[in-house]
Amino acid sequence: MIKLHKWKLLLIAVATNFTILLTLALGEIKVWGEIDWFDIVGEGGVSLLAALWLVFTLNSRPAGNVTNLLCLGLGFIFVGTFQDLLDEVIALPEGSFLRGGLESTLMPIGLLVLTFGLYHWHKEQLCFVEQRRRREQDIREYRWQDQLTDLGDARFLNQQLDQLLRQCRAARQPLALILLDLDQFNATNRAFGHKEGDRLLRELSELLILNLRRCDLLCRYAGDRFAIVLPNTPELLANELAGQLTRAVSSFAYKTNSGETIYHSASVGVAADNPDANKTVTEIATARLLAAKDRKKMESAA
Ligand SMILES: Nc1nc2c(ncn2[C@@H]2O[C@H](COP(=O)(O)OP(=O)(O)OP(=O)(O)O)[C@@H](O)[C@H]2O)c(=O)[nH]1
Repeated sequence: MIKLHKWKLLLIAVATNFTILLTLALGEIKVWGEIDWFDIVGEGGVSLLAALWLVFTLNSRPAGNVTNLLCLGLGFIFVGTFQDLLDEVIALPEGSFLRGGLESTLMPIGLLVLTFGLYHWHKEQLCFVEQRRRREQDIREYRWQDQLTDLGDARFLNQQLDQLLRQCRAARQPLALILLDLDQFNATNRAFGHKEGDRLLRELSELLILNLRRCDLLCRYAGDRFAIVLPNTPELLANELAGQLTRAVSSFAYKTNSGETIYHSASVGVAADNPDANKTVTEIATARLLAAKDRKKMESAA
């Protein structure tokens, strides 16, 4: 990682060398007895820590604006504290700018740039957290996908239904749910095999999508049962849409691999959300679907 930042390191090395040469040119090396070793340890330690922070930062970060700011801030701090350290071994003439002046200029600039860099680093972290949250949500939703039809499964339906119910209620809009179940699908499975049944379910899911509006949500609720959530839709319109769907299903001519054509009818249960009812929209739609199935069975038995 540090290779990515060789130009920044080179710049800091040049600035450090320049400071050494300038200090040597303007001052004189102190004799052994003039050196305050206590100051050397203190100021050398600060300079060493600034250099370590710089290396750790560059070693763990990609190139970019935030890295540049952090590196610039730490670079100023390092050169400032290093010059202060040089002060301890090279005696500078009275009134020279290098005598404390460089350090007291570079330190605040370095801290300011570093603070700015840390602020942007914090913003960058928030952005990463948000991206991770979205990715995890996508994965979760992917796990709630029906592998046969690629539609959302029952868990996805329940989660989306909760969310849409909240939104529609807050906006005082109606919401309706259609449950659509194939009739005698078991017989198709038995007559033509599970693979044909699978392909029929896949093709039917595509047919249903083609007959829905962009705002509607189609999920595979269970085996041969589909659920359609219709936001901002009153019950009357939902009944009309359910009629269109059942007509589309019953006129769909499915061709088996052996060349036969199969037709299927479907039963539906439609319900509109009613916050005052003691049953959920799913429970009401299920009860109506089962009633429709019973009616059909009685009619065919008669
Ligand atoms: N091919 C296939 N069949 C499935 C799948 N999931 C469920 N089934 C079958 O769907 C059938 C559903 O049976 P039932 O609930 O009795 O439905 P039905 O035969 O349509 O009967 P009614 O709904 O009462 O008309 C069962 O035979 C299940 O084995 C699947 O992923 N693929």
